[in-house]
Amino acid sequence: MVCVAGKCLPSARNVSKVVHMSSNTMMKMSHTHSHMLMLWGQFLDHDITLTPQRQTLTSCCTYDGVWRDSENTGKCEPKTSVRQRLRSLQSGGQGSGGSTRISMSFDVCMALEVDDDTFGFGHTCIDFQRSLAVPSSSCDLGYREQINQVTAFIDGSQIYGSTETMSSELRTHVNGTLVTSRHNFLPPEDNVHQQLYDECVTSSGTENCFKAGDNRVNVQPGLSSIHTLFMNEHNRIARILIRQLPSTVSSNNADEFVYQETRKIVGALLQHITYNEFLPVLLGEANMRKYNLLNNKLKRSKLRYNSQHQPGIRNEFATFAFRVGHSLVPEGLVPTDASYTKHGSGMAYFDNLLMNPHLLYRFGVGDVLRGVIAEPVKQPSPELSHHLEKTFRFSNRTAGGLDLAAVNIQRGRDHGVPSYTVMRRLCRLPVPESFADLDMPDKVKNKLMRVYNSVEDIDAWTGAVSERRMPGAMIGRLNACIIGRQFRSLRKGDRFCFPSYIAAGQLAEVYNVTLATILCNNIENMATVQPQVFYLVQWNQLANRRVSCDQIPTLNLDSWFTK
Ligand code: HEM
Ligand SMILES: [Ca+2]
Repeated sequence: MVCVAGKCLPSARNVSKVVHMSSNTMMKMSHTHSHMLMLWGQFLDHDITLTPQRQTLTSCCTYDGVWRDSENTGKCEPKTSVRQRLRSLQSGGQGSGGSTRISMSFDVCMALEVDDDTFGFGHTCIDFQRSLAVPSSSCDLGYREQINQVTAFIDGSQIYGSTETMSSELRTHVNGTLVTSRHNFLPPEDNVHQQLYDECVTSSGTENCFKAGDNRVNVQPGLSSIHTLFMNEHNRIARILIRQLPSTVSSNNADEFVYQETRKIVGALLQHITYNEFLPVLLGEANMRKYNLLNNKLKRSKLRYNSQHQPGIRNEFATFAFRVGHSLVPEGLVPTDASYTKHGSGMAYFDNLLMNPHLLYRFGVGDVLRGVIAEPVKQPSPELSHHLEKTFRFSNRTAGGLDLAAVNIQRGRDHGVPSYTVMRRLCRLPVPESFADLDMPDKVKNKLMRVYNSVEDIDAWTGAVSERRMPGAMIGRLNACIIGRQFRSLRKGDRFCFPSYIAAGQLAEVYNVTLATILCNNIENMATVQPQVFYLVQWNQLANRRVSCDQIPTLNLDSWFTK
């Protein structure tokens, strides 16, 4: 990777160490927003983006955390040397880099070199496999392009699957319901899947990792919990609808009819919560207006489908902008009982929770999610939580630990994402010409100056998470531009965006619902809840105090088909 001056860019690992690692083990937490803000972001992300990597290679590092092959790395190769090697290949010479080695190093691995021992494992290599490259639609040569392996629409594909086979496996094929396991947990992950990804580990023989429509369901127990919540909401709705089947539906068709109708409702709920509760907090009122994202209750005409809007996920959205969520991840989860009292064990830190569901078996979905709405989200800042950045490990595939900030930066370089200043220009934002021009606190500017030679070299993810927050928002201007535009296209370009396909009476019911409704409907012992769960109770002791679930608006499914 070459910088504007033609020299090597700083390694992603080095940028991460200087800019994204905290010197302080105590991160600043929000006084106003709950951990749910980050969790919904992750759950939503898994509905709309998944950039696959090749699964044939176990790791670009050996299990001992050293280089698998010295050519097989993400080490910088200044332009001249690449050109020379290509010329040598074209002229039939083998030179110092034979074709196999060139294609290996270009195609599969960009592993990160660790020149220190922060992880304390003595490893010198962090695994990084390049995203799969796909041929262009015209099948001719061009720049490298990646794909999205899930449906980009907010349609609950993380719950139901993005393929026919997966959605069929997740269905009981009786009365429109989804498969569950004991305690109304998600079904167990099957062995074939476990072997393929070799990621999720269980603490005891009686515990399983879980299966859902998206294979990242086991990344952390908060995520598995919200998956379980929505699977249960599907089954709850299906059980109500099966009792009021229209006479035109034969009993042979009952399962399919109820499944599709329920899925339609759950999809509408996901879209409604995203545009009504989540995005206003993330982007702030001004951006909601600017990008035409306001909910415009019942005004269908404002939400008319526009076939000119390309609803696919933009590379820059998945590869850097929406990864702003990584800067919101707190240190861990704090399971909380029905009266919102923390369990004696206090916080369970993420470094022990990733790809291991034991917390869910110990405390259950209710206690995990109550903690998620009662505890704060991390204040947005370029520094990632200690427990994500330091000992972050995903079982064997990443034996050397995983530095999430470095991986985000490296992923941007893998996809050829333009630099921070170029992205600002593309968003028609003022373009900084020097470090002094950056709209960031001095402390952050100094760190950037220490690691980059020029302001034009700053990686997009690094620059975007370092920007000052916009007033009333949780993110800076560049991320607001990419995220705002993406969610506008996702809605305008979605022919099945919910206000356009459900009846007016049904629409009014969906508009009633908040995420608090779903929690109340499905969690045992959920006696009280704050109405706005993306905010903490202390944000507004009066408006957001905990109230009985009876006072939370419900989704009235009575006479659904005649509404
Ligand atoms: C505990 C919390 C989280 C963990 C452990 C986590 C971990 C990861 C990992 C390991 C990747 C793959 C990185 C790569 O190889 O390029 C990833 C990708 C990503 N993450 Fe997160 N993440 C978390 C939360 C979030 C949140 C809160 C958001 C957004 C609000 C988010 C958005 C994304 C996006 C957009 C991608 C790229 C997805 C794709 O296209 O494949 N993540 N995350
Ligand atoms: Ca989807």
